[in-house]
Formats: sequence, structure tokens, C-alpha cells
Amino acid sequence: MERPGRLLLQSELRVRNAAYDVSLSRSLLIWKRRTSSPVYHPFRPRFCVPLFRRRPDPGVCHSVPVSEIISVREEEEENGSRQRDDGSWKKIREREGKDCRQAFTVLYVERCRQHRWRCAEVTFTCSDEAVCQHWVSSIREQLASNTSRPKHLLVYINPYGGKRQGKRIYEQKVAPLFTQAGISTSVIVTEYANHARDHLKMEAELKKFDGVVCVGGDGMFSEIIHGLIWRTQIDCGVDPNSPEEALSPCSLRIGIIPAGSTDCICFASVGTNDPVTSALHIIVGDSQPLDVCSVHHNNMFLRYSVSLLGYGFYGDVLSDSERKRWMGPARYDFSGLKMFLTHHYYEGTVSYLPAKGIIGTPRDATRCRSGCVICQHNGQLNSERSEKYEMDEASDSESSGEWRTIRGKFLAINAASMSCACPRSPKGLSPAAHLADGTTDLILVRKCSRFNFLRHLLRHTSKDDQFDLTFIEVHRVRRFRFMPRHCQSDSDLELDLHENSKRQIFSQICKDHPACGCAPAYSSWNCDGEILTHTGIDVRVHGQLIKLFARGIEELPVFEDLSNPCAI
Ligand SMILES: CCCCCCCCCCCCC/C=C/[C@@H](O)[C@H](CO)NC(=O)CCCCCCCCCCCCCCC
Ligand SMILES: Nc1ncnc2c1ncn2[C@@H]1O[C@H](COP(=O)(O)OP(=O)(O)OP(=O)(O)O)[C@@H](O)[C@H]1O
Ligand SMILES: [Ca+2]
Repeated sequence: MERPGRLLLQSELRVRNAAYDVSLSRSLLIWKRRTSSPVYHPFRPRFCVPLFRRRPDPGVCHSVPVSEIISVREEEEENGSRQRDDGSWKKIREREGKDCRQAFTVLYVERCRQHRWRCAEVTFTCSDEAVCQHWVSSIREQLASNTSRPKHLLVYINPYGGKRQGKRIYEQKVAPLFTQAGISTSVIVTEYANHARDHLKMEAELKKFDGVVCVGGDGMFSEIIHGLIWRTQIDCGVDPNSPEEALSPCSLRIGIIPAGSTDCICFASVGTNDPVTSALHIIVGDSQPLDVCSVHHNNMFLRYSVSLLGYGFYGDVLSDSERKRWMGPARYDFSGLKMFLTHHYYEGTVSYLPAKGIIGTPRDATRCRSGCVICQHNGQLNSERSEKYEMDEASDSESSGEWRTIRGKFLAINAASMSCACPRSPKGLSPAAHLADGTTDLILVRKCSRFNFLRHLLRHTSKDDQFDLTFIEVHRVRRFRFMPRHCQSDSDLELDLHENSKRQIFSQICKDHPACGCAPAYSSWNCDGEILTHTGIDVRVHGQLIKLFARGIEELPVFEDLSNPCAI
């Protein structure tokens, strides 16, 4: 909890019918009831907790970090009652007695269950107009001095993502909050796939904006980052296609208003997929760096990924589900069940460069949370190393034997650059993965029985460790490559040429006759919900390449906080 610091203002004001000592510093707004008898808080406390967890608030004292004030509004007097700036009537004067003539309302962030944020408000009244004015202008000054808050945003809405609610969600839940916070917007409702990406690449006047807002799902977010990363590289004179180039970080932050089917990037970086919570994180100007993987095939750029790169099971689920878009988000469950029953495995070679010198492993009990020290430490390490080791990792370390290689039969090969937590699996594919540590967790699910695979899948939804199974291995890596068996070099394939040719014939037959039960030769990659056109890929993590309007998942509040500034 922050300490209040030097006071800018201190007055006795009224909240409803009670007198409060109200103070403002650069960091906190505090209002404390002027009474000696302990009473229960008449409003909701700062954290909305269930009644059974509420405690008597000794001095009825509230504090709000100035950084979490959304806006301040003067209540205007008219015809004996007061009118809000937004026009809705509010009879404050009648309620509070004739001496209370001036009022202002502070809107601020209030935390609710499951990482949700809401906009709460408190109205202060006082008899002196000058005092009231002074309070309003002081709070506004403090808000204006916060340079991390966006003032102008470029908003892209996918009207067809998820349950096709993107436009309604933005107009009803988000736009009114932006207006209250004094944020101006330029809104584009996309008319076709890749509209947002191409607009960002070629047309958008990015200098006019402090950030980009994506209303949609993970696929829509993917469009936004492709446009923004490409544009940034061109502006910085970096070749966006080269697998060996150090990419330039994007300066504009991206806000995600979740309106898709999985919304894993929003869920894993905020802790919930709630549009109002996301809008408030944008308004207060949060910033959360994010790792981005670049994916190449034979030195040709394919795509970027920030969440899941999945071959085998998740690739097959996605390919199958694309034909069932009409089912909405339920398509993933249908195709998931189908692919689970189909139980295909795939052969290939995975090579990877383990992440050395970093803190953390994929089996840690600690989680990436707001202000994560592991992301800070490893991020710093990465930026120090990037210049020095850029070429080493691409060539020297390979020849010096740092690369490790695994050949085998796999049900799934997954790379999770973040936890990939989502409502289907609140802990995610790799629960200990970090948003911004410059690594990805490479999860190999070797061929196993359906029963064992089900055990693994089920553990994504329980407390049990999904990696604690003999057929699973997981490595934290900076870079990896995959080569499906049918693409391997002649020398590799010569070993079992006869068997291979038999398999290729079978794979054709099996595509035509899926019921025959033979595994097809290859799957496809699911890259953040998009299917890649190639199967042999080279993946490299670019630490903290982009930034979100988020702060990572907050630890649950500790109510016994002894550093409560009200106690000072
Ligand atoms: C028995 C229940 C097991 C539940 C296991 C749940 C594991 C779920 C893990 C989800 C990980 C999502 C990673 C995020 C990927 C996104 O970049 C991408 C774009 O939005 N989404 C998907 O590809 C969408 C991928 C959606 C995958 C859904 C998989 C559903 C599996 C269902 C298996 C049913 C077996 C039932 C046997 C009786
Ligand atoms: N106007 C549009 N018409 C058709 N497709 C669009 C349009 N705008 C964007 N798209 C595409 O729609 C695809 C899916 O969008 P989105 O990610 O918003 O929803 P989703 O797939 O339901 O959710 P998730 O990605 O979270 O699973 C994206 O790949 C995006 O490129
Ligand atoms: Ca990471």
C-alpha cells in the first residue's frame, strides 16, 4: 500500500450526511470519517468482498491511489437540485441540508472478485464554492500530470469475433468510460479479415495516437500486432523478414477489449476477460511488456505468436474448428472432443536452445504476477545479452552443441510464451510461463494411450501438475525448430525409406478415409489461432517486443494490510 506523501490539499468535506477529513497527495486521495465511534462503512469498501469476509472499518477510512482515479466531475446546481455533468439529476442538496452548496464526484477503480475492476464513485460536498473548485482543479492537475495515461486511441472493432458482440460491447460498456476519462477515439469497424492489419501497416497515422485498442479475440489481436510490429520495423529501418534481425520494440501500447472465443491473451495478462476491466486498465495507462515469437520457414517469415504455437492436437483442433465457425466458441469443444477421439500422433524432430542464465523453470510453483521480478530480471538480462549474443545464439551456440535435439512420435508439440490461461483452463497450458521473460515453454506430449492423454488434458483444469507424467517433457527455451518426418533430409530418411513411402500412401488414403485409424503424416501449426501454411518451422523469442495496456495478474488483496495509510 502506498504512503500518502506530502499533502497537496486537506479539507473537511461531507460525504452523504457525514463529515470527513479529506486529503490529497500526489499518490493518494484519502477520506476519513470524523467520528470516534467505530461504524461500518456505508458504501462498498475498496475491494468488493463477500459480506462474510467484511470487517468493521475502524475509522471509516478510504484511500484511492491517484493513479486509479478515472476522472473528477463537478456537480452543477440547477433549480434547487444538482445536475451532473452528464445531465442525470441528483438531489444532493435536499439530502444534505442547505449549507452544502457545492459538490464534486470522484470516479475511481474498485476491485471486485476474480480480478475484475469496476468504476466506483464518491460525491463530496462543501459549503465553499472556492474550496470545491480548488479540489476539482487539483485532482485534474494530478491526473493530467500522469504521462502514462492515453489521450487519443485508435480503436479497431471486429464485428464478427466470438459471439459477434464486439460492436455492442464497445459502444455500451467501453466508449462511455473513455468519454468520462476524457479520451478521444478514432474507431474503425473492420469490414474484412486483415483490414486492421493492413490499415496499421500502411495507412494509420500512428503519431496521432497514444495506443491502439483491439476489440475482438486472439485472432484480431494477432492482426493488430502483425500490423504494428511490421510498421515499427519499417519505420526503424529493420528488415521484418529476417530471422536473425533484432526487432525494434513497438512504442504504442495495445489494449484488448475481449470479444472473441478464447481471449487467452487478455485473460492471461489481466486475470479475467471482462471488457470493463480492460477499459479501466487502458484508462489508468497500465503497461505490460509481452514476449513475441517470430516463426520462419526456410528463412521466410510466416507469422508472430504471443500465446500458443501448437502442432498435433491443437493444430488439428483448430483446423477442424475453422469449418465450424458457425458454432461460435463451442466449436473448440466439439473439435477438441473429435480430435481427442481421433488420437493422431506425428513424427518429427524438435531442436531447441535452452534458456540459460535466467531465473525460473516451467515446473515452478511461482506464477507470473503483476510486477513480476522474474520478468524484470530476465528482461534485463535479455537486453544486456541481445547485442553481444545475437549472432552467437544463431550460429556459434549451435556449433558448440548448445542445441538439443529430440526425435520421436508426438501427440502434441506446444510452445507457450505465456501461461495461455483462459476460461477453459484458468491456469493455462504452461501455468508457470512468464509474459515477458524472453522465453517460451516447449511442451512435448509423446505418443501415449488415450487414457493417459485424457489424464494430461484433465490436469489443465485441476490443481494437479499436467507435466508430472512420464510421456510429457517441458523445456524453457529461447529458440526452437521443428521438422516433420516427411520433410527430413534424404540421409535421415534413407534409414527407413521403404516405411516412409508406405506411410505417405497411407496418409493420402487416411485423409480420404479418416475412419481407417492410421495416423496422417503431418498435422499443421496452430499459431495463436491461425493455421500456418508450413510445418517445418524455426521459432525465436523476441523478449518484450510489444506492450499491453495491462499490469499482469494482480495478487489477491490482503485485507490485513498493516501499512494502511489511514492508520498513519
Ligand atoms: C476433458 C476436458 C479437458 C479440457 C482441457 C482443456 C485444455 C484447454 C487448453 C486451452 C489452451 C488455449 C490456448 C490458447 C490458444 C489461442 O491462441 C487460440 C486462439 O484463440 N485458441 C485456440 O487455438 C483454441 C484452442 C481450444 C482448445 C480446446 C481444447 C478442448 C479439448 C477438449 C478435449 C475433450 C476430451 C473429452 C474426453 C471425454
Ligand atoms: N470484418 C471482418 N470480417 C471477417 N473476418 C474478420 C473481420 N475482422 C476481423 N476478422 C478476422 O476474424 C478472425 C477471428 O476474430 P477474433 O479473433 O476476433 O474472434 P475469435 O476467433 O472468435 O476469437 P479467438 O481468436 O479468441 O478464438 C480473425 O482472424 C480476424 O482476422
Ligand atoms: Ca515468456
